[in-house]
Amino acid sequence: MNSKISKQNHPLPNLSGLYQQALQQAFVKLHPRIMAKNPVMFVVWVGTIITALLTVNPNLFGTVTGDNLYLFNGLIAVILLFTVVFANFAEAVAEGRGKAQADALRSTKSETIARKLLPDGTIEQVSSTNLRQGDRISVVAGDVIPADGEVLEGVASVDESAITGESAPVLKEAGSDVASSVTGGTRIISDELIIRVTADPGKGFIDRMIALVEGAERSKTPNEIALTVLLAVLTLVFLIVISTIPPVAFYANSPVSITLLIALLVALIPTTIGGLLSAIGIAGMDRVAQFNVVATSGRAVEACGDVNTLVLDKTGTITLGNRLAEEFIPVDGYSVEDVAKIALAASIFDTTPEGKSIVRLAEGMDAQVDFNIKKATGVEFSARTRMSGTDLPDGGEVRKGAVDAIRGFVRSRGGQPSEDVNTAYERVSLLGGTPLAVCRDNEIYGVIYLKDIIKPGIRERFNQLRRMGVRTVMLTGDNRITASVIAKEAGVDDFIAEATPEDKIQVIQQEQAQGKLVAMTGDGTNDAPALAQANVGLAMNSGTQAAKEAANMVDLDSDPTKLIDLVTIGKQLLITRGALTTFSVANDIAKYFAIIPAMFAGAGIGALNIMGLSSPNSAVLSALIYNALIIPALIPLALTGVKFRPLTANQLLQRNILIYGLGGVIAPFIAIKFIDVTISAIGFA
Ligand SMILES: Nc1ncnc2c1ncn2[C@@H]1O[C@H](COP(=O)(O)OP(=O)(O)OP(=O)(O)O)[C@@H](O)[C@H]1O
Ligand SMILES: [K+]
Ligand SMILES: [Mg+2]
Repeated sequence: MNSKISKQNHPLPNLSGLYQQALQQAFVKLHPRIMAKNPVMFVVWVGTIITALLTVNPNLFGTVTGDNLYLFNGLIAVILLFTVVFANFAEAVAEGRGKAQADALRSTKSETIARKLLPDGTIEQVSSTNLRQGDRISVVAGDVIPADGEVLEGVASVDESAITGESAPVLKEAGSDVASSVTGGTRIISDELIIRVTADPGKGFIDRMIALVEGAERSKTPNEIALTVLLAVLTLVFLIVISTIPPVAFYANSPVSITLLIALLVALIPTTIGGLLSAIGIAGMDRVAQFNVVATSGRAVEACGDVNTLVLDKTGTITLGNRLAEEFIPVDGYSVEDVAKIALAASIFDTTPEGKSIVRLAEGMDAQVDFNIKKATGVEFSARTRMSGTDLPDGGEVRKGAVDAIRGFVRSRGGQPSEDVNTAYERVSLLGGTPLAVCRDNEIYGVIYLKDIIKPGIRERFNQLRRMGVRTVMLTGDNRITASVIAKEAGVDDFIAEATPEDKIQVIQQEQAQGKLVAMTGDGTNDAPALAQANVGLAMNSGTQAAKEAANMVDLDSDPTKLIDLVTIGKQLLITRGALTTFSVANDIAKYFAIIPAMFAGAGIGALNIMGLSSPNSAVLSALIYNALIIPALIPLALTGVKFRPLTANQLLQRNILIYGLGGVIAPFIAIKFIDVTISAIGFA
């Protein structure tokens, strides 16, 4: 795991305050409208009310005989109330962590004065709350940027620590695919920017973040709904089964009280998972937030756990990404100096990291351009042409780019690329580097070696993913040889070379057509369609607004490798849910054996009392006390997730059945026996 795992930019609130608030919330949540959302707990809640009534009048539903009826019914009512409150408490604790984060975020939001540019060029001072999408504003050093936007003019550094927790300032400039979007609430610390507002007040990135961490927009995920339905059906089945007991008991001449029937029902329905289900989901989103990733929904987090295929960029994701020019390799009798000169000419307008590093290398070799830069025009790099360059004042065209692209260019100008070019191309590619051919009109002068380094530890992470059954596909605009060298070294399962932006979306669709769930990262505007198409799209915060809107997650640290962590978090969420469901259902066996003998004690089937519990009443109370206490006991596990190992779904299932299934059968026998001994020792029941 990388070091980012432990990174927590958003401090957790003070714990006792958190628990106090959660306890209050636990009682507020007793409102029937809120309780109705959780069918299992709703049944317990109804049981609480009925047993409370039976405490006041044990003969409410007919005459009942027995000792200590008031006390027994009262104790059951209290235990059931605690069961419901504990479940609400679990959810409230999970929500509370997000609320504290939301408060911290909210403190960055304050109404400010914005300088709005009017069409006539004058500036009007307006409140930030009056800004609208499309407005143009000016911000200068020291200002809090009043709204989300896209930089139209200027270069400035911006302190984004309010949202990313990262104190190093970030450079923002117009026209760049990765640095042109700004977030409202961050602070500009140098120079001036002209910004086009892209979000109305209250709809910005920080507003969305607040709503999300607060859980305001949390709706049940498909898996959660499916599980809730299953739990409700199980509850209904037990309700029906238990309603058949009174006639049988009557026939056996051992009438059973309503209180005992309710006790048995509550013991058998899956209250443990019913009580913890929503806390598990909230905690999953919270864990993602602590990784500095903003998910637009719990569904997105959950989808991470179901991912089968991970589509990853090469440059910047698998490799370090700051591809630096390392060497100029001349061909066809040209000198290194010739190549440096043409490479410089072709890069003078290129603002990409690759372009800038070529300029640095060339200038380090004292290369100079011999034309009037003001009269020349830059030809911007595009992933489609895979070239960039300069049109010279004398009509000459210098270009650099992917070797096959430059070969095509040279041929179209009547040239004939030599075998020399091929040799240089292969040499660089076999090193895993990116070769860029440099040409002027119909002549190739040489090849630039852009060095690219595989991120340390990435191979191990791909191995982990493979063990989890996740296939990795590397996608790159680079040539086949480079791609295969890097793919082999990094240990990805598959790769696609010479990929255009359209290929990305095609790869995703192909995988999806085979029923796979696909995750990908991206930052550029041309990644937006693919980010939207993917089941999990992780956009970089440094990316364009379009990419961020299309994605269902945004990484505030702009670290594409985080997708791997997200898959792990998602899987852990699903496994935690599965493990606690297994545990919850397995528990019922012990509770059944504790309560059933008590019900038929009058009929003389006390022989069923295999647990040797001290009295029928004590057995029932012990089972229900265990049933209530197991919920708060499992809150820590629900919030932090079960220990995660990179295994396939099948292996994990087997492991869980063994640990949580077997453990779930055995643990309550011991615990119930222990509670029974304790309460009978203090002379209770
Ligand atoms: N600034 C540039 N000028 C000219 N050609 C470039 C420039 N940057 C990259 N290229 C060439 O264009 C190709 C495609 O670039 P693109 O950005 O689509 O993919 P990539 O950066 O190689 O890989 P990835 O898709 O993993 O980011 C590169 O492999 C390289 O040959
Ligand atoms: K139960
Ligand atoms: Mg690229």
